[in-house]
Amino acid sequence: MKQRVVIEKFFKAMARSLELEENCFLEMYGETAIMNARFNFFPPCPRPDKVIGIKPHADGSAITILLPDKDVEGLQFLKDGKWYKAPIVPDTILINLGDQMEIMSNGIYKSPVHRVVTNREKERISVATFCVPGPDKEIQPAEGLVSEARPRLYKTVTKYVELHYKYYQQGRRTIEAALI
Ligand SMILES: O=C(O)CCC(=O)C(=O)O
Ligand SMILES: [Fe+2]
Repeated sequence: MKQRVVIEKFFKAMARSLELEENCFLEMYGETAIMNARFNFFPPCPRPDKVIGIKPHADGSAITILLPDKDVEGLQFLKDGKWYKAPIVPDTILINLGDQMEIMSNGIYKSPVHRVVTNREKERISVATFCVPGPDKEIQPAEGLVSEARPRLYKTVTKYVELHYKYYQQGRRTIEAALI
């Protein structure tokens, strides 16, 4: 299935799940959206206790389509201070939500912190496609998700990924810069 079709189906389903007009996220994400693909290669590492594959981070995308290694685990997600392994499920892609979806959903959908650990014996390969709104697009909480009971949590952001690289280098969470 084409990645663009996956994105469309996801965004529409997520909007419907929040009782929003189904094109609401897609329209904000825009026609000029970009897909950045990154191939990750993790060689075997004799000291997994000392060396991390990818340090803890949340993705700066709206969503990330991940093709994990078909044999070697390594991806872990942080929840309530504990790391949980993402299991290997044959012939599947893993969809991860990024910060820009957290912003559009006014914090209802979370962009999880994750990392990749190294493996002593085996190499690991993954392909991550980061789906990013076009640089002309303003990303903000959907109007239908802001109310007196649930105030707006995030500012309007543009070119979020540029900011994300800077924060990533510093080991900081970019979403904090978007908080009101
Ligand atoms: O290799 C993986 O499974 C995840 C990679 C990742 O988190 C990333 O490239 O941002
Ligand atoms: Fe990631």
